[in-house]
Amino acid sequence: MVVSAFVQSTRALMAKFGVDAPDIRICGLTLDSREVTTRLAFVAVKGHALDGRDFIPQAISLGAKVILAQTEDKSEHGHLEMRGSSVIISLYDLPDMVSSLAAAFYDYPAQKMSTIAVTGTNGKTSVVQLATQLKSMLGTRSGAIGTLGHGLYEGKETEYTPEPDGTTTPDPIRIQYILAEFVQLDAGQAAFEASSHAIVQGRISQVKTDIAVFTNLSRDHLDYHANMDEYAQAKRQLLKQAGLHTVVLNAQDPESQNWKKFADRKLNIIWTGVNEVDPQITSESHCIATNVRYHAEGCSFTLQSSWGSAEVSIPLFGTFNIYNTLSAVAALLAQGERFDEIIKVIGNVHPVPGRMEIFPFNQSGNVVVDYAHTPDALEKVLTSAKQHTQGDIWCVFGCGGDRDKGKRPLMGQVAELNASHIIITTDNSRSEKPAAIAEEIKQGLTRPEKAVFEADREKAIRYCLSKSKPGDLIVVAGKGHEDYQIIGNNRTDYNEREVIARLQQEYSK
Ligand SMILES: CC(=O)N[C@H]1[C@@H](OP(=O)(O)OP(=O)(O)OC[C@H]2O[C@@H](n3ccc(=O)[nH]c3=O)[C@H](O)[C@@H]2O)O[C@H](CO)[C@@H](O)[C@@H]1O[C@H](C)C(=O)N[C@@H](C)C(=O)N[C@H](CCC(=O)O)C(=O)O
Repeated sequence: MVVSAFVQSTRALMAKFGVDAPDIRICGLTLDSREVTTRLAFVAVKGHALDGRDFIPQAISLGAKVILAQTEDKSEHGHLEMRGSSVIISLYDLPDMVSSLAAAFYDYPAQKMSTIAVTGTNGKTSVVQLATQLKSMLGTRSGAIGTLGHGLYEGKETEYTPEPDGTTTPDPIRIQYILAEFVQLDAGQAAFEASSHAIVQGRISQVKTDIAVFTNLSRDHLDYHANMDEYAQAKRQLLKQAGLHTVVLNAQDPESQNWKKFADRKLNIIWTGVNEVDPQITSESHCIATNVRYHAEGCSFTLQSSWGSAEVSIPLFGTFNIYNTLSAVAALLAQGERFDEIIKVIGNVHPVPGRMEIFPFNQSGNVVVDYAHTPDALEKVLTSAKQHTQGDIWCVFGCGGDRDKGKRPLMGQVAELNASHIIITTDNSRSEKPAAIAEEIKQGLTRPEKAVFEADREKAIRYCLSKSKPGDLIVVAGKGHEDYQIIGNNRTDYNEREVIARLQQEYSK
């Protein structure tokens, strides 16, 4: 995205925080000394693994004129130190201030648009993309921020080409910068994924949020959060976002009741659900799908809501995509978009790249690419695939090295229960041996001898293409839209969607 530069005086910026600073013009802030240029101020904070203050000399050598440095001593707040021609400004509680600093630097961009924050273990990316697609089809230029990166939708004809950010929710400075870019490009809405890491680390604490969406909760990230309760609580902190007026909750996830319990009474709640919903929710604000049918082109259902009812068809696979669509629709209805206008465009939504994305093959089973890398997500993908075919399900997946080992046998168990054929492969094995990870996955299988191990992902897919028959579905899970594979310390290029598109060409000859 090309936008005009942001410039501010450190004096004006620091004055907003009660600090008297010299008048130096800066064009941005960065938390990473390696990104420093003469025009950026370096924000030096202590992190989980490293202390940013140790990189102040590097920042100065790269030309930083201004360094904002964390101090644990309250009396040092606002203290100025000159090092050569660079000034170091000590700030107490700087880690908690970063989001406010960035919001102030970029002139509070979230306050200039409608904002939707989406949290939950699964579905965040799809809800963000669907809310963005729908809003742009309704005529408002809209931005999306999340696992795919960030970018603008400008209508259904425009190809969405996000710029990668590395994390699901960008750091507290970068997210304000991206929002400011969206404002400069006349976006009227920003939808962003709020990961539990981001919420507890305060990356979005000063991003004004109108609507929060909670999709669901299942086991994930227990290498970071001590237990499921802490993980759930982290997500629920989204209820404290400034500006929040509506929360969209999945009536069929038990954790939603905790959200309701902890939600401010003034908040509007919109319930989503599919088929057998508790009749109670239809007496409250709701957006549900009934009479669901699955077919080769997607799903059809009756969209029943407090704003109206209509028959709709969406070109998306799986019940979870119906939930995702309902969440996106509910968020737009909460903004005041008209039900009948949404119904006119809903059939034009398209799958998120790498999320239950179908690649047809004539001589073998079709391939379904999905990002699923948790037991719950894998189960959802496999059960959804089964709904759309009478043939065999082939499941290609692996588990990450140096991460939550507890999920490995659980993923194996889920695959065995829901697929006819299991092929275990590599999924960012990092410092571990792929074969050793495969053995741990097999511990969840009752018949481990039936699972095939093929460390090379492309060869694993080729194996399924050679053995499957038309009508089968080959579910390739774990990578989705990602374009890399981490083995040992090497991050190599690997784009599964491109590999499969190439195999489609090869197999069509
Ligand atoms: C463990 C974790 O969450 N770390 C996040 C945290 O970093 P940190 O402050 O602890 O970093 P650190 O490595 O200790 O370094 C301390 C400071 O020194 C700075 N530094 C470091 C090295 C250097 O050469 N120069 C330098 O200035 C760093 O920029 C940092 O400011 O704060 C940073 C700024 O917000 C995040 O970018 C960073 O995310 C790292 C990259 C990460 O991989 N996080 C993952 C676990 C994550 O956030 N995942 C979630 C969920 C994904 C999902 O749902 O699947 C996400 O939102 O992506």
